Amino acid sequence: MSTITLSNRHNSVDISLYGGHVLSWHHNNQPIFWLSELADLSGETAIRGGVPICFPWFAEQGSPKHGFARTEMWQLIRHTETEALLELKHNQRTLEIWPNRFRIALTVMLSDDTLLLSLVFDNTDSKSWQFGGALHSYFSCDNARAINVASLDGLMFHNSLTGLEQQFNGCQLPNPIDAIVPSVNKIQFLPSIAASHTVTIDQDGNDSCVIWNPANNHPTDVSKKQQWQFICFESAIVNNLITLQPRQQHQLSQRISLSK
Ligand SMILES: O=P(O)(O)OC[C@H]1O[C@H](O)[C@H](O)[C@@H](O)[C@@H]1O
Repeated sequence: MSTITLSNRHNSVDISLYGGHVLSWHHNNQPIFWLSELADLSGETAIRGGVPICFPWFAEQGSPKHGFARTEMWQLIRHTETEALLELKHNQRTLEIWPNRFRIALTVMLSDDTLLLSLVFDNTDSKSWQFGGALHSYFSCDNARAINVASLDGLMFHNSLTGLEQQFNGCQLPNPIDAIVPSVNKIQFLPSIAASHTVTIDQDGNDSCVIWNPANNHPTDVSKKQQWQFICFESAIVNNLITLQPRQQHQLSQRISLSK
């Protein structure tokens, strides 16, 4: 699989051109993103873990699930030691699935304690089109059942894995969880009791934050041993799809910062 690596004194980030997929981010050798030990890295199917890109829709709002961007080859436009620009443009395959011309620019920018992931969607067609999608980030943690996200405290959400309307209780995320939580632009959590850093995710251009860990109903490319070791906090466009006129753009981003 064709990959590039960004690095500086404390960090290293691997990016696969297949899917324009950030595979890993290590800070002082600790994983910030989770990559499944069973992830298929053959370049023939979506990769479990890291940061899949969902476009032009989220989940089963179209077919294939989560769109085609995560299973297309992206092009590397340029990179330095700490910054990469990748691009995906419509092609014959994408036009057959979704008949619209587009360009997506993915920027990955690393600094001492921050990683910026930015997607700019560009309508290069002569007609308008509508889309959704996500930065479907998998964060590494010791135990997805014991994550404290104070900023969610008290919010109601629909859990599609239990079918229940539930309420966040700041001390721990419910499990299993698959929730589309509207209007959440900031998440802060401690990935483990022993972690030397708090993770802060600032999201922009999204309408929702999707939170996912399916517990025992995990997919086959997640091992039993690792099932609690990730939590997805996704910057997603799910409910209010975006319409772009010709030459119009939209940016979707996650800025992930680590603090003591
Ligand atoms: O298995 P995938 O196609 O990668 O989807 C993985 C998950 O993505 C999102 O988090 C959705 O909310 C889940 O419903 C879905 O199961």
